This record gives sequence, C-alpha cells and structure tokens, in this order.
Amino acid sequence: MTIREGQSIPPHQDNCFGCGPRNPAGLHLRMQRNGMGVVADLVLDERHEGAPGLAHGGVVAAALDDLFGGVLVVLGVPAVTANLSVDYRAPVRLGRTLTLSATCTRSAGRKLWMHGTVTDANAITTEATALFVRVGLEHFSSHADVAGPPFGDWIGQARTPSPDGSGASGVR
Ligand SMILES: CCCCCCCCCCCCCC(=O)SCCNC(=O)CCNC(=O)[C@H](O)C(C)(C)COP(=O)(O)OP(=O)(O)OC[C@H]1O[C@@H](n2cnc3c(N)ncnc32)[C@H](O)[C@@H]1OP(=O)(O)O
Repeated sequence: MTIREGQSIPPHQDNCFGCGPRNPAGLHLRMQRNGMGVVADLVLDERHEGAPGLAHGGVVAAALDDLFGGVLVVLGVPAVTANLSVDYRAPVRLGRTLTLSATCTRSAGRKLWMHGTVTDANAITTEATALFVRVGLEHFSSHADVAGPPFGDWIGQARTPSPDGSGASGVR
C-alpha cells in the first residue's frame, strides 16, 4: 500500500486504542502522511484527565506511540515498540487542538528510532523518542486473525524482512 503525501493513514485496525474508529475508549487519531512521517490533530477531554484540567501523561504517551505506529505504515515495516521515552516539558491542557507529529530518524538492522512531539499553539509540550524492533508478520497473526481489512490490507503487503533486516526506505 503506497500512501501519498498528505493522504490519510489507515487505522492499524478498527479497534486500535490509538487510531481505531470502532474503539469507544480510543483516541480516534486521524493521521496524515508528512514526508516520511505522520501528523495528526488531537483534542483531549475529561475522559483523558489526570490532574484537574490536564491530560494524563500516559494518554499523551499512548498517542505518540500510536503515531510511531503510523510511521511504520508509511514505511511499510511491521515493528513494535521496544522502548518509549517521554519528556513532559509542559502540562497538556484539555480542550486544546494539539498537533502531533512523528518521524523515523534512523534505522539499523531490525531497529528503528523514532522521534515525536506534541505542540499546543506551536509550543512543544511533549517530546518522545522510541526504539521499534522489526518483527515478522507472525508476531501479529499468532494472536489474532489479521487477514481482514484494514489491518490485512496493508500488513499483507508489507515487505518481509530482508536477511540483514534492512529495507525501511527513506530512513537513515
Ligand atoms: C506494515 C506496517 C506494520 C505496522 C505495525 C503495526 C503496529 C501495530 C500497532 C502499533 C501501536 C503502537 C505500537 C505498540 O503499541 S506495539 C505494543 C507494545 N510493544 C510490544 O508489545 C513489544 C513486546 N516485545 C517484544 O515483542 C520483543 O521484546 C521485541 C520484538 C521488541 C524484541 O524481541 P526479539 O526477540 O525479536 O529481538 P531481540 O530481543 O533480539 O532484540 C532485537 C534488538 O533490539 C534490541 N532491543 C530489544 N528490546 C530493547 C529495549 N527495550 N531497549 C533497547 N534495545 C532493545 C536488542 O538489544 C537487539 O539489538 P541488537 O543486539 O540487534 O543490536
């Protein structure tokens, strides 16, 4: 599946907590391709509250983690989060239109390094880095049926890992 610049990223699957349209407890993220990365707007509300009037940090981390998963769709690389590190620079307020962006900064072997930010009115509130590790399709198919759309649509066309684990185009 080729996703053009500005085009919507399909949900990982309909019930994904981050981007699935069917998940009633989900964030319903809608991502678009931005270069070799993705961007999304997000408004958090009282369902996502931690301190009064502010977003729970775990929710913000989950949103960025899911955006990294969107970058994988752009790259066509099945991978999972091995490590996620979040710098909370400023409180994230509820009811604001937040801009989230994520990209892959580097890859080597099976490893991909991600970087993402949350901004509110152009000020960075949150910055995250993550290590993703490329996995075979059986990582997903051994737990559930992943043949159907939308998961199957794009994961079925993902490149199988090359012997050296490389193959993520557009990443260093
Ligand atoms: C086509 C697009 C597909 C998109 C995908 C859909 C996403 C779906 C939704 C997305 C939603 C959002 C995303 C989610 O929510 S993903 C859900 C949360 N993540 C998981 O559940 C992952 C669980 N963990 C595992 O399955 C395994 O531990 C993995 C697969 C990660 C590695 O186990 P595996 O046995 O396979 O590999 P390895 O142990 O030989 O390690 C390999 C290399 O990695 C290095 N390493 C490993 N761990 C760490 C670490 N913590 N810090 C630093 N380094 C680490 C390791 O040193 C080695 O390096 P090197 O020695 O080679 O240099």
